[in-house]
Amino acid sequence: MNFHTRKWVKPEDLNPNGTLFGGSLLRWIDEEAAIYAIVQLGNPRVVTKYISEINFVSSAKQGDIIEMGITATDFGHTSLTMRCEVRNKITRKSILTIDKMVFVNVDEDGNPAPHGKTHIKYIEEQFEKEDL
Ligand SMILES: CCCCCCCCCCCCCCCC(=O)SCCNC(=O)CCNC(=O)[C@H](O)C(C)(C)COP(=O)(O)OP(=O)(O)OC[C@H]1O[C@@H](n2cnc3c(N)ncnc32)[C@H](O)[C@@H]1OP(=O)(O)O
Repeated sequence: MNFHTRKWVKPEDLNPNGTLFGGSLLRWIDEEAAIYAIVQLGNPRVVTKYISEINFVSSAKQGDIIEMGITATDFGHTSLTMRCEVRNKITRKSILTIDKMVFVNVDEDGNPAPHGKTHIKYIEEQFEKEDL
């Protein structure tokens, strides 16, 4: 799993206990997963369909740097299933895991549309040779 996006836990992200608010973390993950799905499926129209059990493994506190990792685990006909982990950038301690996040590729009317993709596209494949 590649860990791309990093976030710095700021005062506005904290819950009354002084640790990272779960809702903020879930918003970041949903956005991260949506961007991953858009890039993998090559379509800006994707929607969150299903999120499995969320395990808040440990808390993060103000000043921590966290990083989010997403990887595709299954390419369906119209869907993409991903696994997610968030960890502390410095200590590598796990903060959250989600086994299954399903996004669906949709058309202009919001109906499921086949995406035709079967495997993970890595950065090098996303650019033409002359762009590199
Ligand atoms: C270069 C680009 C620049 C772009 C620049 C913009 C960047 C800026 C980022 C913005 C990114 C926005 C990302 C928004 C992310 C949200 O916030 S979306 C909002 C929340 N989600 C929604 O509102 C979706 C509401 N649900 C629906 O509209 C309908 O359920 C859906 C998604 C159209 C699916 O309809 P459906 O009748 O369930 O369809 P159905 O054919 O039965 O199933 C479709 C697929 O889902 C699977 N599925 C269905 N139910 C389940 C389930 N319970 N569990 C698992 N899988 C399931 C099916 O197996 C099927 O998969 P495939 O076998 O085809 O692979």
